Amino acid sequence: MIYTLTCNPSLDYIMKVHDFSPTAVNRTADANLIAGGKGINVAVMLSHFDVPVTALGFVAGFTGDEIMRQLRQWGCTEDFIRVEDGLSRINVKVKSDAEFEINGAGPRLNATDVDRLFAQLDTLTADDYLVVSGSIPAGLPVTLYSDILSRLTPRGVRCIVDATGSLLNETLPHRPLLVKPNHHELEELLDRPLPDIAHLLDGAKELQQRGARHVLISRAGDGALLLTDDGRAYTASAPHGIVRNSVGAGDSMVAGFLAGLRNDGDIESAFRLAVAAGSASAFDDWLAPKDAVCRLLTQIEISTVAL
Ligand SMILES: Nc1ncnc2c1ncn2[C@@H]1O[C@H](COP(=O)(O)OP(=O)(O)OP(=O)(O)O)[C@@H](O)[C@H]1O
Ligand SMILES: O=P(O)(O)OC[C@@]1(O)O[C@H](CO)[C@@H](O)[C@@H]1O
Repeated sequence: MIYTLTCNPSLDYIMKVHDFSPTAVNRTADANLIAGGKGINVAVMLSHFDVPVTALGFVAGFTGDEIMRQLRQWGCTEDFIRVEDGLSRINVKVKSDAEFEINGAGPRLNATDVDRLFAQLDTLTADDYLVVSGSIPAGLPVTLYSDILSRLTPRGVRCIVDATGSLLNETLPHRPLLVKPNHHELEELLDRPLPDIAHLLDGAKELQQRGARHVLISRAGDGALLLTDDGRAYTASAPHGIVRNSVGAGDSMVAGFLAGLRNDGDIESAFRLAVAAGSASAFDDWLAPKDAVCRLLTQIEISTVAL
C-alpha cells in the first residue's frame, strides 16, 4: 500500500482574477475551494491511476471537515487524525497574468499529536511506501520527517520526501527512496546557483552523497532531471501547452513516478510518466485525469546524460 502524509493540509482557494492589481479591489472571474496539501494531491493523483493509496495527516476545525468531505466524495481512503484546536488552513492561489500564492499557517500541533501519528506509522511494513511532503505546522519539530524515516526505513518502508530546506536535508542520511526538489528548492538547499544541467547534476549527486537514492529535480516548463540510485542520469523535456493551474504539478510528478515504479519497476518509464503527470496537471484546472496524462506520454523526450 502507498500512504501519503500531509501534516498541514489545506483548502486551496484557487481564484482567477483578470488584470490583478495589488492596490485595487479585485474581483474573481472564477473561484474554487479544493482540498489540497502536497500529500493529498499525491493521493488524489494516485487514485486517478487506480493505485491503492491511503492519505494520512492532521485536520482541524470546519475547514478540516470540508477537506475530509471532499476526500470522501472523491473516493479517497483516508485515516486523518483530528486535532481539537485551531483550523486547517486556507491557501490562496491567484491566477492572473502571473500566478501567486499565500499559504496559511495551519493549526498548532503538539507532542501528543505526533505520538498518535507515530502509532499509525508503526503499522507500516516493508510492503509499503510512505510519501512525506509539504511543510509542517507550528509546534512540530524540524526533525519530524527525519524522525519518521529513522523509524520506518530500518523496517523496510520505502519513503519518498518532497520537502524543502532542513526538513528535506535531515531525512537524507535515512536513505529516502526518492527526493523531488524543484530547481529553486535545490539551489536554496545547496546555497548556490545551478544554472544548467551540469550544475543540476552535480547538485543531484550531492544529495545522493548525503544519502538520497533516486533524485528527481523538477524544472517546471523546462522538464526534469533524474539521477537514479544505480548511477544513471536522464533529462526529460516537458510537453508544450497552455498552463491553466500549476498548483500540484510537482505532486502529480511524484504520483506519476510512483505509479510507474509500481507498474513494472522500469525507471525510464516511471520518469516519463512522472513528467507527463506533472505537465498534464499544469495544463488542467486541477489534478489531471489519467487519460490526459497518457495523451502526453509520446511528447516527452528522454535523453541520457553522461556522468
Ligand atoms: N509550464 C509548464 N509546462 C509544461 N510542464 C510543466 C509546466 N510547469 C510544470 N510542468 C510539469 O510539472 C513538473 C513539476 O513542475 P514544477 O517544477 O513546477 O514542480 P513544483 O515546483 O514542485 O510544483 P508545485 O509546487 O506547483 O506542485 C515539471 O517537471 C513538468 O513536467
Ligand atoms: O505550504 P506547503 O505545505 O509547502 O504547500 C502547500 C501547497 O501549496 O502545496 C500544494 C501544491 O503542491 C497545494 O495544494 C498546497 O496549497
